[in-house]
Amino acid sequence: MLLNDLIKDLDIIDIKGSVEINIDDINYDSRKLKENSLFICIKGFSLNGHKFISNAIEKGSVAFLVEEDIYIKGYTFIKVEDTRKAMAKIASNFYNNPTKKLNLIGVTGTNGKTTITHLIKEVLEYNNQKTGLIGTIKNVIGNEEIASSRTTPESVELQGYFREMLDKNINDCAMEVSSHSLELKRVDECEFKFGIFTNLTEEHLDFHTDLDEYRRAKEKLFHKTTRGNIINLDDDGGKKIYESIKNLKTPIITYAIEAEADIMAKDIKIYSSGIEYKLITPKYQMNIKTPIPGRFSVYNSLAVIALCYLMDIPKETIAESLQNTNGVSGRFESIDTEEGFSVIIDYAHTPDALENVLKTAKEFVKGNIITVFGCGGDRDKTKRPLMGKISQQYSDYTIITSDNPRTEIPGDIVKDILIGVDTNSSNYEVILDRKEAIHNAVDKAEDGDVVIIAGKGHENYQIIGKDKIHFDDKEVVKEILGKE
Ligand SMILES: CC(=O)N[C@H]1[C@@H](OP(=O)(O)OP(=O)(O)OC[C@H]2O[C@@H](n3ccc(=O)[nH]c3=O)[C@H](O)[C@@H]2O)O[C@H](CO)[C@@H](O)[C@@H]1O[C@H](C)C(=O)N[C@@H](C)C(=O)N[C@H](CCC(=O)O)C(=O)O
Ligand SMILES: Nc1ncnc2c1ncn2[C@@H]1O[C@H](COP(=O)(O)OP(=O)(O)OP(=O)(O)O)[C@@H](O)[C@H]1O
Ligand SMILES: N[C@H](CCC[C@H](N)C(=O)O)C(=O)O
Ligand SMILES: [Mg+2]
Repeated sequence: MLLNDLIKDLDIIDIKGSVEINIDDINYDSRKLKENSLFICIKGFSLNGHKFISNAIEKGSVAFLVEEDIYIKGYTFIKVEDTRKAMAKIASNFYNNPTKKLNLIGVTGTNGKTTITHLIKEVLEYNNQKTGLIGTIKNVIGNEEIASSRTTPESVELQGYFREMLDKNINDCAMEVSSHSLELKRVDECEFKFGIFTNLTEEHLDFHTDLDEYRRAKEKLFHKTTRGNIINLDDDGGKKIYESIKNLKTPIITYAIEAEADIMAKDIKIYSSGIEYKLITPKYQMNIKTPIPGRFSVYNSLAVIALCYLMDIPKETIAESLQNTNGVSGRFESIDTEEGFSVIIDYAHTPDALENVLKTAKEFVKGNIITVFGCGGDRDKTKRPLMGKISQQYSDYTIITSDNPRTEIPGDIVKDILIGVDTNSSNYEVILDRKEAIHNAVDKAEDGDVVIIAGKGHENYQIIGKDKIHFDDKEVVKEILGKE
């Protein structure tokens, strides 16, 4: 593509060199650049991308998008105020603005995004609509599965995935939209048709200064949508977002269990094997059953139903698909133990998620709840004591262990968790080695007990220091039970 076309509609401060040159690829990481490429220089949180220009030249870059005054003869330099913002525009131009044509459904909120996007994909495909998926576990384009390293990719990867979807006749896409991605302009040029809000609770307060700012980041999604916004009215953050968007032209559909909303669940029954409720919508009522347990499952299914309602998906299709789902990997996933106790792997890594999961287990446990959990390093520290308190409050026994310590010392993370724990009680212990912790929990379990292993869900790695080693909670449990 001609560089001149690529930079169309950008706010440019200065151009040095020719823009009548061909650009075959674009990237923001010098390590991934190809011949004839444009290198987008980003001033990051730890490194300055402008420092890698000579590496980029070695790789074959011919043009540079910069924020600093740099010029090297024989190359083209385009200066803008904000390269991250410009990158989103360039990425969309490079792939011929795919989201103009795609039915892009964005899901945001602290918890439930992965679950909801997977369920949306299932329902739409049940309705014979090929659907792409972007999110924490994986990105899916037809038969192709691309591993995710983040919940929401950078704009360059994102726009490339959308283009590939359209080229494969995939016209719908369910996508997780993290607050980081909204704040760091990864989704700036995405034309979302629908936006779904799940809930807002304590998380990522290392990145966002406070809960209000965290909410405002998420709120941006609902100002970008063109066909509909779907809001959880039982959630305080949801109520505030509703107030801020109620005068926009985009239709809003609300859902709730307690508040008055368009889409509601009544007569809710929660079992160890799933949930059942009576669905009430402005046009129809029907019974909904789904094999994912927990009150939070009612909310997740209501969000999916509200979207399908707006998209005019037949109600029978919605009900059948939700009833036949296999659930989502590492989300309240029960491991078949053939013992008298059960083991559940769950991705709860926030106080709210942990509380929900433990409350759900409490509703059906016959014996004790034994919980294994830790907190991620280099992430929000404020959630640590809260999770310690919640685990002790709802479990009969807690084993505090390591999650992904990253560059922090595991024992220091545990110290933060212990601030919320009554350390005079004997209903907890600390075992830093996660495998040993899981082993002890399973050994302790007796008939009727439930072992909850929280925090890592689908993850098949542990990040210790800068190393990513193989580690899979599910595999460890199966090994202990002699199933592998
Ligand atoms: C806080 C955050 O989001 N950081 C992102 C940010 O990193 P950064 O600004 O610190 O980048 P940097 O390391 O300083 O490097 C600056 C620039 O130099 C470039 N570089 C660097 C080295 C080199 O040799 N050559 C080179 O060109 C880098 O590619 C980058 O463009 O920009 C990078 C490149 O665009 C991202 O990869 C990186 O995400 C990191 C991996 C991350 O962990 N992000 C997490 C916190 C995140 O985004 N999480 C959300 C929410 C999770 C959820 O709740 O679901 C998510 O969407 O996943
Ligand atoms: N609607 C919900 N409300 C509260 N907790 C939930 C809800 N849905 C799921 N959870 C809990 O949160 C955990 C994470 O769920 P899920 O992966 O769907 O969320 P997410 O928003 O994608 O998280 P992430 O931001 O890490 O990508 C689940 O394992 C479960 O414990
Ligand atoms: N999307 C979340 C995932 C956290 C998962 C948990 N296992 C951890 O590593 O803290 C994050 O990047 O903060
Ligand atoms: Mg997710």
